[in-house]
Amino acid sequence: MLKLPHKVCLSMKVDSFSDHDSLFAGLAKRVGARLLLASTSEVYGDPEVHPQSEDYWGHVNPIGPRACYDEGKRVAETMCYAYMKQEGVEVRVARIFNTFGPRMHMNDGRVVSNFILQALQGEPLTVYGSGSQTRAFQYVSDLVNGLVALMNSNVSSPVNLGNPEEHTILEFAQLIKNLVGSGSEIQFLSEAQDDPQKRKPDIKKAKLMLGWEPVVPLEEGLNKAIHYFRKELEYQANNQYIPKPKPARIKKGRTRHH
Ligand SMILES: O=C(O)[C@H]1O[C@H](OP(=O)(O)OP(=O)(O)OC[C@H]2O[C@@H](n3ccc(=O)[nH]c3=O)[C@H](O)[C@@H]2O)[C@H](O)[C@@H](O)[C@@H]1O
Repeated sequence: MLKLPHKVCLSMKVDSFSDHDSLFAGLAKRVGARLLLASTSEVYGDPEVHPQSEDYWGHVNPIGPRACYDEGKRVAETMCYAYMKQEGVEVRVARIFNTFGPRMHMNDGRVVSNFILQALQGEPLTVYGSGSQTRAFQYVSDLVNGLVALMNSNVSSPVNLGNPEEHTILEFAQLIKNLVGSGSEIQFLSEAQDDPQKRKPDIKKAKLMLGWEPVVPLEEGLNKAIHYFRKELEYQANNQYIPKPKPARIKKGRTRHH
């Protein structure tokens, strides 16, 4: 019998609709509450449609290294809608695109915290692959306002919440270097397997049905995150502990300097 690593099984179990979530769904039914599923743009996988609107069914490799997370979230959506139809529980499903802000974990491993910490510490900014893959980043307060608007709405079908301002990861590295005023190099490492090559939310539905759109410009949000991480590093230095950004999903890399 195939034995999966504990962490992988856990991701699939947590991201899909676990026993724990069924308890919440049961509770929502009993008290007549609305259930919010924090879903993700990862349900679109490595998309063949750009930008991604909610009616796109996605392009996920079901057996790749991201599959437990992506498929877990897709199953969670399936379960929510089955529960809605069968039990009459009201559901709201937010497909959350890349989000950042103060209070991200230092060892989060995602690109925003990695690049900021690397730039602040004068270490190379680690770009996976050529850096031509794109993402669109939203600031956390925009997401929170979107979630509140969604919960107060009558929209039970999935809604994208994200900022459509799209950049390549290389552009993003240069931007963070400039905002920090850092002399860090850019270091190119092996690309992550099944890494989505393009991602940008189509937010027409959220604009029309929730009256919501992001308002915090990327640079303003990044400056707030940089300020937060700078303070955290000062705090950690005073306490003799400097965390290193976690090398997410990369084991070994060919190195080029830019
Ligand atoms: O917000 C989302 O929709 C999803 O985004 C992320 O997945 P991902 O887009 O891969 O986010 P990052 O890990 O921050 O990576 C973004 C891009 O930067 C690249 N990257 C990441 C880290 C790094 O140090 N260097 C680097 O080039 C990645 O390869 C990727 O192309 C999260 O991991 C998911 O939990 C979340 O659901």
